Amino acid sequence: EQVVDQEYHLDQVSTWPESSLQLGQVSGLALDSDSNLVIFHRGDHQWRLDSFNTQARYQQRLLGPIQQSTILVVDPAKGRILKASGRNMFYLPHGITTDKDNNYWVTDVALHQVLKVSSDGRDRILVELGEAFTPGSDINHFCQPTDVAVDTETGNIFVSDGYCNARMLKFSADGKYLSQWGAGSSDRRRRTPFQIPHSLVFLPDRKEVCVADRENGRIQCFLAETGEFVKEIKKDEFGGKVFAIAFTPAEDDLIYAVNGESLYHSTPLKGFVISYSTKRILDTFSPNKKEFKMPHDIVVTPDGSVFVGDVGSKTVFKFTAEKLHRSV
Ligand SMILES: O=C(N[C@@H](O)C(=O)O)c1ccccc1
Repeated sequence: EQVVDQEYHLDQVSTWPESSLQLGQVSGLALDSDSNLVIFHRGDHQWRLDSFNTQARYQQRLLGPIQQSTILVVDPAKGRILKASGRNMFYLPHGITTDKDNNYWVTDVALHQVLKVSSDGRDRILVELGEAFTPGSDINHFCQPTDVAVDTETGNIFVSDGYCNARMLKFSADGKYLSQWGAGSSDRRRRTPFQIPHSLVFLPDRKEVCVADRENGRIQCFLAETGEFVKEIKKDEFGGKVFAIAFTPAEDDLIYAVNGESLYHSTPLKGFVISYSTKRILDTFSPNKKEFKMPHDIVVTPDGSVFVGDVGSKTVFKFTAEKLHRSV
């Protein structure tokens, strides 16, 4: 691999947040239209090995929904809580995305649902997809859906479904089913199914939707219009698992990703900055104060700050790009 002469390196901002956010398992991150950070967390609920039975049915339904505010809007500079909502609605939060009106599109793996929720503090459910607590694989049921991406051009949404399905679905902004597809590959012999499509990102300039195909340790990108396979980014350095991906229009050739623990060999957990066009890894980063335990989602702000939400350490980490003093 040709050495890339690095100009910047992402370093942890260890003083962020200024005061504790009292988070549970952090499953999802998003940005609102003011580039504030939106955190989706599980309060006092945890996804454990016994949370689901062999039919993927959630076992702790009688505990009721999480009573803490599961959706926090915090300012990216200091980490102060600006808004809190999402109480008494969710059981096992997973992905969160905002649309152009700052509504929240969320997934809950216990509910097996995708919900569009108002961000006015009234938590109004504007669109409800899937049947509560009922896993399935037709167009009205999901199985532990993981994330949503919004096509900013058309308003259509993409759903990655999920831990117990292996597909991507496309719906209109008001929830009408449009299409679905499995893993992409132009060459049918290479068609390998998704293994936990886990995180989505929409690339507005290319009109593509990319998915972190978690257990295949690869990123796949598809044309938003047709679902046609465009490109795959798979790097040995990922160590076999890619948990989440992110993009900011301000840096339109970069894709950001975090990897995950793999059972076989102990891969260092870290973030990656990848060139979409060359597939080269331009930078890697990890916290220097605390360790990553299960980095689970990632977002990038237009000014280049990177936030990583970690399910294992119940923490959100902030990184900023520092200019490297290059020796002449
Ligand atoms: O991957 C898992 N969890 C994370 O992705 C998450 O918590 O979203 C998981 C898998 C099996 C059992 C328990 C947890």
